[in-house]
Amino acid sequence: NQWQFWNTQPVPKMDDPFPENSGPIDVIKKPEDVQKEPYNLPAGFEWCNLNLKNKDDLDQLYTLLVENYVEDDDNMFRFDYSREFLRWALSPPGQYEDWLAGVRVTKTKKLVGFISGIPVHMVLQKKDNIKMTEINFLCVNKKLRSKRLAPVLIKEITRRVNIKNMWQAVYTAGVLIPKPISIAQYFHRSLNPKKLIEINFSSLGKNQTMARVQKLYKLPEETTIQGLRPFTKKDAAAVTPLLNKYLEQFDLYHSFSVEDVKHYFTPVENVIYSYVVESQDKQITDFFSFYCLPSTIINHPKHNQLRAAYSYYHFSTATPLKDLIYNALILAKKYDFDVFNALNLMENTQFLDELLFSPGDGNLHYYLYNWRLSEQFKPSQLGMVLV
Ligand SMILES: COc1cccc(CC(=N)NC(=O)c2cccnc2OC2CCNCC2)c1
Repeated sequence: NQWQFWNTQPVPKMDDPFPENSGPIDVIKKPEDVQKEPYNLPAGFEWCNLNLKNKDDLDQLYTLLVENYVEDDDNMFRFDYSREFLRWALSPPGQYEDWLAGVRVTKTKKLVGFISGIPVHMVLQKKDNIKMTEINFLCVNKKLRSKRLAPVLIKEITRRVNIKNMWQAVYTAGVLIPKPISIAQYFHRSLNPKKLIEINFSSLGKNQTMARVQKLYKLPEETTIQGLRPFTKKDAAAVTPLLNKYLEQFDLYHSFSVEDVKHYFTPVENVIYSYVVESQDKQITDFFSFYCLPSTIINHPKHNQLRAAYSYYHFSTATPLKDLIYNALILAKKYDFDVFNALNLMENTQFLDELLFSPGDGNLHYYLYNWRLSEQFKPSQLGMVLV
């Protein structure tokens, strides 16, 4: 049956009851209990560690993902993470070189499988501080599906994480597997409605004209918040405590170090865009960011790429959140994005309706590995955004 593999893993069964207290599912182990040698691959395949400072490795990872990674439910779009984006997302402070695990064809050295982990300091239910891994980019070449490579990739990255004395993981997926800790809904805000309608990402309402829709979603040329400016590394010392303070209200979040903030939020064109609001007396009062994740438009005669911005982290102490995100929309439009996506986590429901976001046709499921929570989280209890 379909969850054969997941039934062997330390994750809750779909119908398990919630315990009084949250805690690990597996028996407590030590790094020395973990097998030293990598898991066996089918004949003809071999493990490799990708080094994204190496241009060939980066090109191979880019190509594997752009051809084989996640598509929407109607197979009209496929994520197209850029090389620069992958380098940014997979080289945070404290990264381990064997946490970028690739599978190559022994004969040709072609990369046909990949899974990544990055270290995160998570805070759960305002009480459990856990150093764990954030798993992402699990991908197997389309021609090799049902060779059961994904379970081996998952077991191998688990082994490599356990050897570092870490025993939990956080990950997301569009698909339902045992067992989501929360299910977020995604929303999108049109920036270029004409293109979105041409590529069938959106559709014209029955009594709507194109002119009417373009007027509805029109945005000012310039931002509207006094003191708004791009984030720079020099702001990291001031932003870090304010961001962590904002995130403390949620039951699942990544506690950022100053070095994390420098890495994750220093603007990189076509990767990450971050802004602060600075008061007259030079105090930082607010912050927002969005990341750039285009999608290939599969088999379209006129357009081949959808330029999408995704809401990332923010905090507000003086400017209403909806005004911050309104300015994010203005900037995303100015940088020629076609759509601005957001999830209904954190306090995002405060702005989704007013800023004209429409619900998407799918959900993003959040998961924890080897940690049984005492409750199911509403999306508004989630304070973590994955790329
Ligand atoms: C528009 O192009 C797409 C290409 C592939 C898949 C999807 C649907 C989808 N699965 N969307 C999301 O997962 C999503 C929707 C809104 C915000 N963040 C999201 O996912 C992020 C976070 C998880 N990793 C992928 C990117 C859309």
